[in-house]
Amino acid sequence: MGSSVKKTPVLAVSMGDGNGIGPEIILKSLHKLLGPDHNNPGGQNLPGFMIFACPETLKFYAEKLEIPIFWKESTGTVAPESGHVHLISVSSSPVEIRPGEITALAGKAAMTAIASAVDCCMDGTADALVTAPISKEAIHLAGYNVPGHTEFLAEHTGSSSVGMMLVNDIMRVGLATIHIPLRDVPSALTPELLEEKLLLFHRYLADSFSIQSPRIAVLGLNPHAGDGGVIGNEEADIISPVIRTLENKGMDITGPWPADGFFASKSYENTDMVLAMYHDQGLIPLKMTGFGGGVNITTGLPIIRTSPDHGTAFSLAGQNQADAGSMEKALHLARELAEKRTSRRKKAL
Ligand SMILES: NC(=O)c1ccc[n+]([C@@H]2O[C@H](COP(=O)([O-])OP(=O)(O)OC[C@H]3O[C@@H](n4cnc5c(N)ncnc54)[C@H](O)[C@@H]3O)[C@@H](O)[C@H]2O)c1
Ligand SMILES: N[C@H](C(=O)O)[C@H](O)COP(=O)(O)O
Repeated sequence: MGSSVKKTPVLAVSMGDGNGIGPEIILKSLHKLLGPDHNNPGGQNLPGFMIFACPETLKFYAEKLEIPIFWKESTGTVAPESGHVHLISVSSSPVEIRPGEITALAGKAAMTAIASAVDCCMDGTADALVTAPISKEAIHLAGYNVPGHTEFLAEHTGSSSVGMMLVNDIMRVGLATIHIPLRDVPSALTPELLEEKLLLFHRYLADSFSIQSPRIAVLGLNPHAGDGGVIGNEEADIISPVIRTLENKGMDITGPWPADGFFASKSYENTDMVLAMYHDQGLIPLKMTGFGGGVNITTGLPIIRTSPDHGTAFSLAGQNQADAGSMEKALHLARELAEKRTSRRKKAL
């Protein structure tokens, strides 16, 4: 190995909405990872962490949780070493902290944190982005016209085709449509969109999860997958033709499956990913089978991005009731994906 000591990845963590549980789950998960005295256990080969947050907000929740300060304030230009935590301030003046409230100021601070963290990943200082939850309402109050991270990250990184995939110990679910009103789903489901998403997820499963020939099960849109056209035609007109086209190209893709029976019969156990036609069709079963232990991944970006499988949980904010398990998994998976990408790049040289 010569002098090349293995560098552990650096994770950029955005604080999320400061009035929600984001800061709490960041503090709890890093406190656990670093150990009780935060005495850099570099020997444990931890990543370096960069937290993009309002310093006052992080201190406020640390005091409430009785977690001693384990970070060092930094400008964000230097990558932290293994087991070290840098805090990069995203506010020029203290932001009012109002746990449980939806405010434009918190929305603005949350988005500033994400943008700075992404920039750090894009310039190579950090190896992956892990986002704590934001409030879609708060970011709208702050003037951001996007429904969530996924769409903001696509815009901010200039990515034309991105996908949302949530994973837990039981299944992986990809979404054909993401944050759109239910009434708009049928018209959004075009053959072009389905093919684009299937190819994107197929490539991601192969590259990032090392599944060389991923088995993908595609759900129908209508009850009983349309029941031969009696309850809708999207299956026959749009979904089936795309499945056949991709099958003919050698991909292992099946469906369209009636969604209720597919999940009830645990057919996901025989697949590597399920493609759901809309958000709740796929995310209700995923969250029911492992809420608090799942991870949300954005595919199709030039950077790695993970996040917990839950939102801001405003009613729990500031009460030391938030479970940090999903955040821990999101940090862990981000690290794993970053290491895989590094080794893929080395092999390609
Ligand atoms: N990645 C993200 O930024 C993200 C993800 C999901 C939802 N959201 C946003 O969060 C806001 C609230 O969404 P919601 O109410 O639909 O979902 P939510 O996940 O915030 O809450 C759903 C339920 O789960 C509980 N819960 C959530 N996380 C928990 C945790 N870590 N520990 C213990 N209990 C927890 C909540 O108290 C609530 O009862 C919305 O604005 C939504 O868009 C953001
Ligand atoms: N759809 C996600 C979920 O239900 O967990 C959530 O809204 C987060 O989306 P972004 O990653 O785009 O913020």
